[in-house]
Amino acid sequence: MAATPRGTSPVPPDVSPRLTVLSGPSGVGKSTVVAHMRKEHPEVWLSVSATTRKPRPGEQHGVHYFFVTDDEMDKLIANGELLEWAEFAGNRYGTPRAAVLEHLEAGVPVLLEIDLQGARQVRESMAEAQLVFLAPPSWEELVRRLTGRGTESAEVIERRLDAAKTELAAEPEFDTTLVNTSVEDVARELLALMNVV
Ligand SMILES: Nc1ncnc2c1ncn2[C@@H]1O[C@H](COP(=O)(O)OP(=O)(O)OP(=O)(O)O)[C@@H](O)[C@H]1O
Ligand SMILES: Nc1nc2c(ncn2[C@@H]2O[C@H](COP(=O)(O)O)[C@@H](O)[C@H]2O)c(=O)[nH]1
Repeated sequence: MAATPRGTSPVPPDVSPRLTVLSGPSGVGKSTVVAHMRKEHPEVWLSVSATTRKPRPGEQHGVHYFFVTDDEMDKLIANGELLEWAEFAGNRYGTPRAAVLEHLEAGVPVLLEIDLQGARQVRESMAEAQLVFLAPPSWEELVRRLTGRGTESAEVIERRLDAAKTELAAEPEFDTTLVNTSVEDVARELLALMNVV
């Protein structure tokens, strides 16, 4: 089944929006879609965030995240090194500013995979960014995916699902919504929105 775009970007079709923000509730499938997309299109540059969260098995420093201490995160924030940052379900996450700007200046399509609070901050600071919301096919499916991933405790899942209610209610703030029924379809839609294909 095809991904379902809801709403349209306000960016004129002949202009390539080079900064794209992908948000959506925890467990909806953002990382899965982005990994699928980048397998075929490694020219899309994905920002690597800093986080105070502990690595999951298999996650590598500098690849999936820059895993930092609370003190290091305090310094990144105080020194203005983050384009945006937020506290999400008990940990802090932020986008290193310099690398994003360097890639944009080089004309590279840039993707940020961040939460709602971060997306709102990017909208404030970079009006040209396009904001894409990834929605689950249903609430039940979101719970199934987040639980089925098996990476979080029951308590953390509860916190993330609490946050998901707020995030789902904010969908109208985004330029476009894609419903993640099929990873392949959503990846294709996202590439088209980024003018990569
Ligand atoms: N279209 C899909 N159909 C079925 N399962 C999916 C689909 N997309 C992703 N999943 C599964 O859902 C789970 C959560 O996906 P993923 O980790 O990519 O979510 P996420 O949005 O990046 O989460 P977080 O915000 O917590 O990092 C994974 O087990 C993944 O395999
Ligand atoms: N505001 C930001 N949110 C971010 C950033 N990097 C990731 N995230 C979001 O955090 C949650 C949880 O991620 P997880 O890896 O612990 O499951 C998820 O919504 C991510 O998109 C960031 O730099 N800024």
